[in-house]
Amino acid sequence: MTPSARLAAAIEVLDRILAGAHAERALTNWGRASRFAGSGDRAAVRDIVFDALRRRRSAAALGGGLTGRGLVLGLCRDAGQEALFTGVGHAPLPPGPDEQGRTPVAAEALDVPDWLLPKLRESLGADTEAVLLAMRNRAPVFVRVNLRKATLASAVAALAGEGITATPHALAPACLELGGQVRKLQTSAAYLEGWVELQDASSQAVVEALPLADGMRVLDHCAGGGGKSLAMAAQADLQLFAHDIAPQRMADLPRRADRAGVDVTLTAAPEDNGPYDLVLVDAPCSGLGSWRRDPEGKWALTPERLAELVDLQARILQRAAGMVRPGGCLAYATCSMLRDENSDQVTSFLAKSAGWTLERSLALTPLTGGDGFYLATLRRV
Ligand SMILES: C[S@@+](CC[C@H](N)C(=O)[O-])C[C@H]1O[C@@H](n2cnc3c(N)ncnc32)[C@H](O)[C@@H]1O
Repeated sequence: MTPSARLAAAIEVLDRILAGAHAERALTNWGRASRFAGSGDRAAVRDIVFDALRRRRSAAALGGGLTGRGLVLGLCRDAGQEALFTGVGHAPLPPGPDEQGRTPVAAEALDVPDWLLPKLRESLGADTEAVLLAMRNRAPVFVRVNLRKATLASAVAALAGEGITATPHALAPACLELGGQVRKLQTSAAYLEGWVELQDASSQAVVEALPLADGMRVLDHCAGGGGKSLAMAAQADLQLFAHDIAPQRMADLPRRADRAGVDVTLTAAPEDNGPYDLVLVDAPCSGLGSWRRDPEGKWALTPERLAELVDLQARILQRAAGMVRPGGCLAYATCSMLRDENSDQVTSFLAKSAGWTLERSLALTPLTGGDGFYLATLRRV
């Protein structure tokens, strides 16, 4: 496909997304119906679609409307590539007089909903603009080297053999930032042998900051796919339990643990195996810190949904606190950068619960490379 034909395909996919389809589903359906598209075309169309979703407000303003065509035209205008709209072959038609667009302003230029900008300013202060501008771009791809099976150097060499470049990243000691043939990662020997796991750099930094030691009894209370369970298991010899309210989310965890060479016990009744030395609550949240990778979340969040999440996080924290032994640790993490879900949540927990102290907190933003993340470790005294 020509670069212009890829734009036309992205327009088609975006129109379906704007009509209510899920981005991944719309891309899969387009791929199935477009046998002529090679893997490079599919990847390129996907990139355009996700760029447009990340920059939905600014691209719509620049491109003259919130349609697939408006979004792609806005992106191209921003990049000085409007000339690709030639109308020749499969290319989109040249812009008409009613498609001149305008310069985006305020929250629109930062690609966030209006209601969210004051909350972000409250939470991020002077970094607000820089963080939001960073979130308009693609996230880097990171892996965690499983130091039980490989060294940083052996993982870098194995990935290089597949055409994937890997550079150590400052956020965590086993973190590599990937470049080159990144799409080959999941079929690479290093991945299949459990030498590396896909994991965001800030996620890795959060697990690194946990006070883990050999022999500890640990619960990953909101385990999901188990990314943090595996990272914790790589750090120390633990008796490790994983729980999630939606157990199907943990379906792959036994296989992933096996590949990584670690033990994790899944549990539907976490209280039965307690009390624990450490309980990690990687809470359901707005996901704001990972909106570079999940830009649809940015436009789906509402004040009502945020309030529901804050309420749910408070309830999960209370339950998890009951499973920590005296002297043990409750670790609360979110991939959010909003005070409501982070420091305010912890302050409100401490105000309601006697016998806890805040030991440490950590707040990361995309300005250090990884996702936005928050961690607080609380000690039961
Ligand atoms: C942020 S995700 C976890 C991501 C995971 N820890 C990882 O590193 O890949 C939050 C998880 O919390 C789970 N969850 C939601 N409500 C819960 C509850 N009341 N108790 C336990 N888990 C819950 C969700 O199903 C979801 O998998």
